[in-house]
Amino acid sequence: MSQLKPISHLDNIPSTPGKFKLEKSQPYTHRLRFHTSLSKLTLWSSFFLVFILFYYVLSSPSPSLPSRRSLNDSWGGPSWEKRVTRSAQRRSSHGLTVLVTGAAGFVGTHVSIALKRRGDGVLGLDNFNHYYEPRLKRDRQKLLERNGVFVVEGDINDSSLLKKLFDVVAFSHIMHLAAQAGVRYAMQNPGSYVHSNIAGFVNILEVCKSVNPQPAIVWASSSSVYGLNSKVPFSEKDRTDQPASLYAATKKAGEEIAHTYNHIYGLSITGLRFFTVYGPWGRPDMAYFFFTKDILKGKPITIFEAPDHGLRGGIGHSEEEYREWWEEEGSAQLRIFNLGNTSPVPVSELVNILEKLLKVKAKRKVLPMPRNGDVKFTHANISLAYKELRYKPGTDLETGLKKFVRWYLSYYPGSGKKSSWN
Ligand SMILES: O=C(O)[C@H]1O[C@H](OP(=O)(O)OP(=O)(O)OC[C@H]2O[C@@H](n3ccc(=O)[nH]c3=O)[C@H](O)[C@@H]2O)[C@H](O)[C@@H](O)[C@H]1O
Repeated sequence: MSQLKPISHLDNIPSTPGKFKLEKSQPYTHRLRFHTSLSKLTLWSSFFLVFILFYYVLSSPSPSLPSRRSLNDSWGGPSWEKRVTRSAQRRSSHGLTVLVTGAAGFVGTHVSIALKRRGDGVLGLDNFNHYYEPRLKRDRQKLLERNGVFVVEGDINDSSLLKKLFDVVAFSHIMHLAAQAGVRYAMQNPGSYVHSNIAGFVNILEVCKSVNPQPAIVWASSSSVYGLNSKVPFSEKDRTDQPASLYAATKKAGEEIAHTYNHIYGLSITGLRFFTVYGPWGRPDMAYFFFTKDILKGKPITIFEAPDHGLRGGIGHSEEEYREWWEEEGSAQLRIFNLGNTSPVPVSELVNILEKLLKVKAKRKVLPMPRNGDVKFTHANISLAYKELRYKPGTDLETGLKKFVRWYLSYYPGSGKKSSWN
């Protein structure tokens, strides 16, 4: 709007000399010259401003149009398409062709590698955001590349990129894992949850509904949808209408959105309610990760005490455990599964195991649980996933943490040097 001000200001200057007092003196000539050049200036300024406005209108991002900013150099071109095609090439005709969103994330990396190793064609997509240390994502990307998985750097909200990917590859499945994770971060940046977990998901579904053939979608919901429920273990049949955090609310919204797209467009959508995933290459914002870091540094760790001293149980994601999660089934299904371990573990037990593995005594600080979005306990009923997918977690917490600690000490060399029992 500030660009308009000079125009109206110039417009207020009289456009005919008749409105000036005529004087035959020098000053008049000067004024006339001045006025003539002012008119020219007005004209050229107007052209210039119209041009600026025109450019501004064309280049400004609009929710309904692909943003120009998203058409960057990081994707497109023959060699990029070749990499995409090669990565998405499946080894046998029985294999799937999968687009994994959030591929440079913790779960996305493991899923991509597991699928690639069993012969599926896999292409990754990730925006490499800075929610936590980007180096970890870049190193996962290198790991993926060594396993033949190319990760396209781009946004799930960029429909032109998604359409381009579907032009190049006829994906049979989308494993949609890109999301804004974390419960507490919503207090700092609520918009990122809406942007990624709601708008981004809708964008994916919009593209999937219009491509032919439509891919089946498997996506990460969350155990957090059980919110303030107190009946345990949590079953898929339980209510999910009292989320305790914005994060949980956006995942719950995703489930309702999935219902709509299945209902209207016949998309086949399977949601997985993950219960605390942990392991090598894990996420630094999770308790087992930052407890390990702080215990090794000799820093006190804060343990929030819940009424039953509960901690969410974890699932160990070995390659075999991923195997039958999401085999191709009949089309247009709408399903939701709990995936987790059936035995909840108290936080104190988790810390005991970490102390043993790290050979360092933790400095524990026990505080009452604040109302920050975390839920007091979580406990999965996985009978439905077992019945339909033969899902059976095979890694106990100690074995899983051992794998994590081994990875942590090798990834952060030097972090364990000071380790010793006090
Ligand atoms: O517990 C959770 O909340 C999460 O657990 C699982 O994720 P993790 O692997 O643990 O999380 P993380 O390492 O952060 O990977 C997400 C990746 O997406 C990328 N990402 C993110 C947002 C976006 O708009 N685009 C994008 O590419 C981002 O750059 C990052 O690399 C589920 O998949 C997820 O849906 C959510 O439920």
